[in-house]
Amino acid sequence: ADPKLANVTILATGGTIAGTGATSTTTVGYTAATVGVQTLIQAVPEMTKVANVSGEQVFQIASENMSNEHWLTLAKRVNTLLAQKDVHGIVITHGTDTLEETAYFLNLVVKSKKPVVLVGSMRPSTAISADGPVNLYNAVVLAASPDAVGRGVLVSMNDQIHAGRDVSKSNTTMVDTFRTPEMGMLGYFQGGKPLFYRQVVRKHTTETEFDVSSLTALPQVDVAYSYANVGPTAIDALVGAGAKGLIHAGVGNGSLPAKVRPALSAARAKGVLVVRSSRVGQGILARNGEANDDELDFVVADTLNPQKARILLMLALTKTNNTKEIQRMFYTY
Ligand SMILES: NC(=O)C[C@H](N)C(=O)O
Repeated sequence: ADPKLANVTILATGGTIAGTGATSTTTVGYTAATVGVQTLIQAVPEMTKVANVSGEQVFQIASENMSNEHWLTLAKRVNTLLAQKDVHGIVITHGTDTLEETAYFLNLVVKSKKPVVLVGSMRPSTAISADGPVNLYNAVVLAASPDAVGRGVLVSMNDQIHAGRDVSKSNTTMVDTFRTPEMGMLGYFQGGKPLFYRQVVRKHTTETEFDVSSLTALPQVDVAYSYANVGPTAIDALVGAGAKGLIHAGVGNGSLPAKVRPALSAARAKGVLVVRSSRVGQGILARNGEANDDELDFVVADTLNPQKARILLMLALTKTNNTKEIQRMFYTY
């Protein structure tokens, strides 16, 4: 190890960045999560000039199979490593499908100011112009950079740096799929250097009240999606299956269709926490806008999309069942 360089640990979890296809032109219909972390590292020897890189295979899964249990395992490993003086930053290789969720989860439960960077790819490692190697190189540069300290969990793809809280996958297959359309990305990579232009305001990492160190499970929270002609069936089924919280991915400004409102209200009467969010993808869900949240005793998701609202509600429910307290958390993180 070069004592002048930062020590960066790559935690590999699988995904397309570790995927292989039948031919170099196979960019759909490939197999995710087949290549191990040492192979990923060996494919980018340039990294050894910018950091002392070590690798650990935490999981080997496609990210559509990411679970609450995986998150708890990953978060604990990140916190253990970052508590070590000889670890300066962490890169997590991850499938892109749920990457934004893992990033937001870690953003809320990592207890360190040291950089944590999530990275994936859209093309498998065997593809012509695979995007994994450059994405991994940039992620290691970022995790080794003093500029990345204290910024919360970051997502680094396609020469861009995004905040874990706000970024979302926006395209099924394109390499520029990770976007933060309205809030804006935090910075770029240029000439192999990370350049920051803004910082996140919402609290994260060391500033949060969440602690997963003694948790072995998270409360069950599910998402119910609304659309024209929607009925109460999905909501009733989720409540029947034991959900402790429900995220309503409402239409527009989080409106409650006439057949959904009584089902959600009945869920709340049974003690299920209900969060109003929107399927739209951008914008604020304000209290008492399209529904009387005070009367219904609902929480609003603020700017979180449904899948991220699910994460915050799960963590909130590890602390309290009080809607006012949970609403405060949605305005804080
Ligand atoms: N591009 C990708 O990584 C997609 C893959 N299904 C995954 O999330 O693991």
